[in-house]
Amino acid sequence: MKSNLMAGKRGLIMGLANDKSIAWGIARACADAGAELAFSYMGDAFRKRVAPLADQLGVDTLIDCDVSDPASIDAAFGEIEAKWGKIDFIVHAIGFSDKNELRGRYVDTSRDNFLMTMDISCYSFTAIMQRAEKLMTDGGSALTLTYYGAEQVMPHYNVMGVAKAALEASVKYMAEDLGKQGIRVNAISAGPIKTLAASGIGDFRYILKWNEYNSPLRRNVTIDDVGKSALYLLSDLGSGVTGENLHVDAGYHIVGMKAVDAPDIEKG
Ligand SMILES: NC(=O)c1ccc[n+]([C@@H]2O[C@H](COP(=O)([O-])OP(=O)(O)OC[C@H]3O[C@@H](n4cnc5c(N)ncnc54)[C@H](O)[C@@H]3O)[C@@H](O)[C@H]2O)c1
Repeated sequence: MKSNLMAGKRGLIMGLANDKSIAWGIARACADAGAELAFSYMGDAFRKRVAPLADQLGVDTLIDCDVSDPASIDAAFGEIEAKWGKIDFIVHAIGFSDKNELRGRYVDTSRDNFLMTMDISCYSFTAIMQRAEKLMTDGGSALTLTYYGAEQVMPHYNVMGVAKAALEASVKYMAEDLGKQGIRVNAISAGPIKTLAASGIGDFRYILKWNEYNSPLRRNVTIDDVGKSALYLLSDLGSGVTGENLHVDAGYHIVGMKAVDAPDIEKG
């Protein structure tokens, strides 16, 4: 869907791992709407996968950024400042936890993994906005990705659910802090999508089937569904919206119990 909705806008998309990434769906939607993009990725191993994707969209700014390292975030925003001077939007599509703790009981979460999960999956968005705010001199729009496991208990989501709940709260606090500067801060709560990060979650195939059978639209969402809603929040179409958590989940979050017509699902 080509448009000029984002013409003249420049944005950094953080969290691109491969062509399955939610960040890729968002990048394509923004590029189709005329935005100029920069990508950040983590580590050399990902550069090989991200570089051809950048080529596809004519993106020439690729930045290695590990959000658990403040110096790396500083360097990334230093590069953006040197190249563009200012920025109009940011996408934070980053999350991480030890997959051994994305099964079993939440109550057994280790202190080390709790802190790491919180740091990478929640605090990093705040750390990024500390830097981004200085470059959003004409206002801006920031977006992060969350999941319904922040609001309700989901199988195996465990410490990620706790981190996403904190992330959703941080969206509201930053929306208030930055609103006076015309900077909007929102989240998309995406339904389950088969990505690299999702592969760490136990019984993910079961979760996908459950959502497909029981969501009002009777299907799972795609990275393009998320991309289109992201475009609304990142562009001027979302000009009056901040502090919002937009569910892009085929309606699953309104459902109270298993659909009568939903088949039983074999585990595994
Ligand atoms: N896939 C789903 O079902 C789903 C549903 C709702 C929300 N989300 C969220 O969407 C976001 C994107 O995940 P995805 O599903 O596209 O998977 P993905 O694996 O494609 O993306 C996750 C990204 O996080 C990056 N990352 C991890 N640790 C990092 C660090 N220290 N520094 C910088 N980057 C780091 C990875 O390199 C990767 O690019 C995550 O926040 C995830 O929790 C995913």
